[in-house]
Amino acid sequence: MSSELSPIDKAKFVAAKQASSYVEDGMKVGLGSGSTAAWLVKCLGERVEKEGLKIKGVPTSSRTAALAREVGIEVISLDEAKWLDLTIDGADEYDGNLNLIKGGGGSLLQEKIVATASDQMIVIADASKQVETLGTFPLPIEVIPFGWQTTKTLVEETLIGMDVLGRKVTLRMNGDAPFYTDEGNHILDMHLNRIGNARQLSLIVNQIPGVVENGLFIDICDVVIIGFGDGRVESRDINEGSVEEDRIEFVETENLFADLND
Ligand SMILES: O=C(CO)[C@H](O)[C@H](O)COP(=O)(O)O
Repeated sequence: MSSELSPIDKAKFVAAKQASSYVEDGMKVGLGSGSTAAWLVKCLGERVEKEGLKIKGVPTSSRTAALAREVGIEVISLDEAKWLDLTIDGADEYDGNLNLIKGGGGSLLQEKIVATASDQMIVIADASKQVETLGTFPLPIEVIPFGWQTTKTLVEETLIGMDVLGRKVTLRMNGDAPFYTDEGNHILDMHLNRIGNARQLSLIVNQIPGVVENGLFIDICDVVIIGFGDGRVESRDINEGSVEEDRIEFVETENLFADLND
């Protein structure tokens, strides 16, 4: 395989490649966002081109939509699809119960809606995303711009008394300006370090006026496929309680790697 790829990129690729084999002809597939999900979209594009795979993809961000179209995947809206067979997405953290923190790329709202509207959600990740307890990665929450500073204060007050270690809340920036999501909202990042009760935190935060959604995905993910830099993949299925191991051959897909390095 291409020697320019870092072990972490190889790990992301093999996870994505393995997940792409879950996709069958005729499926409606939710396409996640972020660098790992981008590999997935490329892998699916390769199957569309080489095998004539026929799928309809529902992207979770404008970036993923552009990439999906570029690689030849038919893109439809969630309203057109109504319900999906499968969503495959990356994550910022996953724990032993396959609960997640997502939203590092700012697409958590569409990602959560799409994943929830799917029969199955598969997360693809490298092993660095695995944690014992969620919260090392700052938890993103999407808030509407109107009165966001008041919303931030309410969020900070809500954190008092919650089972968390840190309470710092910051507005996500894009250079000197606030970051805007595809929905025209802002992101507040909650630096909590450890989330003792993720289910409770998710419910409480979502009740604060101004909060649209948070990046905790509780009981949504069914399978996590973990990639390793040496080509190994490990699939953990929450429903079957099973762990399966496999290995992806790099050699056949060197052209794809070249594309992905662009
Ligand atoms: O939730 C996300 C975007 O909102 C991404 O899936 C998450 O940030 C992981 O990204 P990457 O695969 O680049 O590490």
